[in-house]
Amino acid sequence: MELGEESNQPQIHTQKGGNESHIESERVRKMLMLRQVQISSFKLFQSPKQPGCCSSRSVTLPRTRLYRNRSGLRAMGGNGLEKLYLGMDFGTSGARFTVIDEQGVIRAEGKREYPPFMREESMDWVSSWKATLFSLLEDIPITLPSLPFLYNQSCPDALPEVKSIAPANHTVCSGSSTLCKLVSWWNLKLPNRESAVLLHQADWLLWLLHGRLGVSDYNNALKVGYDPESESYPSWLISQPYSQLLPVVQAPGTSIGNLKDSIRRQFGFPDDCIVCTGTTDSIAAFLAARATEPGKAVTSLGSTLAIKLLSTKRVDDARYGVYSHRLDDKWLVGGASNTGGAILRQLFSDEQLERLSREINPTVASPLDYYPLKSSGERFPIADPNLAPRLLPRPNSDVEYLHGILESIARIEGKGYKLLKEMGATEAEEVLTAGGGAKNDKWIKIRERVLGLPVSKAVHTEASYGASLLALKGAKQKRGL
Ligand SMILES: Nc1ncnc2c1ncn2[C@@H]1O[C@H](COP(=O)(O)OP(=O)(O)O)[C@@H](O)[C@H]1O
Ligand SMILES: O=C(CO)[C@H](O)[C@H](O)COP(=O)(O)O
Repeated sequence: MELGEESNQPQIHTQKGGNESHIESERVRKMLMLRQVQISSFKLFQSPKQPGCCSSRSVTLPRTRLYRNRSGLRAMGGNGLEKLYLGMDFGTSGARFTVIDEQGVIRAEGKREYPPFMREESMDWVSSWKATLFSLLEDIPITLPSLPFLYNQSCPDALPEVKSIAPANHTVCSGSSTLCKLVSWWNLKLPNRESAVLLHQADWLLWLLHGRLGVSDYNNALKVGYDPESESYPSWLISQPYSQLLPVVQAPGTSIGNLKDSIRRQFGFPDDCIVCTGTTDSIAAFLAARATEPGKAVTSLGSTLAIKLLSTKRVDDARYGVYSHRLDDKWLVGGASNTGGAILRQLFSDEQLERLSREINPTVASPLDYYPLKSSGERFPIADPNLAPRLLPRPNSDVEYLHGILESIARIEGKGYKLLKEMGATEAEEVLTAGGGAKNDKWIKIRERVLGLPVSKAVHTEASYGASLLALKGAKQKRGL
């Protein structure tokens, strides 16, 4: 079998059983605290034998970089990507695969024993061969030669080009937008760039679970230019040479497919376990808070500070890092600042944060005026990739210092909500809080004073709870409920 066509995309083998229970895998949240954009083709790479794997599995790969992309199975060589060939042998006790190059040199091989599927009293060979075929395909390990871009990374080099194609002040017109990252990468003119796929971090993680490459959700896809209102990519984007790299977009919480067989078996998930599209972390936190009325807002105080206000009106302006995500028939307006818990963690341990916070008097305004950032660059409410952190002067008292920082972060949050109001969004009435900073009662009191709004901790402060709600939605939809 020559490996050169679409057909060698990873296959999903699903065994339907009588088990009606559903465990829907949900949006996988953040990895290494970073939201990334993965732009890549498939990569098969040399990996050591995995001693921890079941004994029936044996895969050995020589030190060659193999790539499986949209146009086939290839190996990276001096002349770019070279074509490879796969053969399989289904013997008596098990099956083997061998991958060779044009010269017949073995580039990868592996073996699987047949799983003992039984039907009544006898061996179900048909199911066993089928399962083995797909297991072998999975054994040709794939990883992505990824060029990950972090959520707060800026690609100002691409900004002039993006501004020249997009409407004025569109969400993509910011150096940290996904589209700027894509254009910046595209302009590197790497070999085979046409066969790459753009994936957001959540898309990539979910792909590892379901195996369908190039699926996203309309929240993650907003900053690459997807229009959630018309549920399509705009024509100014579709006409670009890199548009073929864009993922297919679904509503958050839509079933993508079944959990991969091998993963299902390894972790004991049921046969009918499905994987659903996800969303962004701060939207998941909003969902977790179960706020449903316009005017309700959720501030996520994690490593960063993200605000989400439910509004009947959509507002967007890249000059201030303001954008609107679709939430069913309403809008989640807001933005994400680079200030937040990351700088607190750099300066204080969590234990110190708790201890020092206890001594703060939240009814008194701190005169200290900082712009707490871990490094230069801000997205919202000021969009400036060069904005410098301001954390001086540092008073002798750590309590005063922390008070000044918490107060300064609250001022940035307040400025954000004020900006949304000025731009015509539904006025904020109440702010719920999610993330690691939500546990700080003194900070909540400081924020209440600074924002002039009721502020409280959400009942569910973990974004993963919101992602579970999306899994529930997707499962219900799949069952036609
Ligand atoms: N008592 C506290 N007061 C304020 N911030 C806190 C407190 N305890 C932890 N944090 C902050 O919470 C952050 C972690 O929150 P989390 O929601 O887990 O973040 P992430 O965005 O990384 O998922 C840390 O950066 C830490 O500084
Ligand atoms: O700051 C962030 C990482 O923690 C995210 O970039 C932020 O939450 C973006 O998500 P959204 O598009 O929903 O604002």
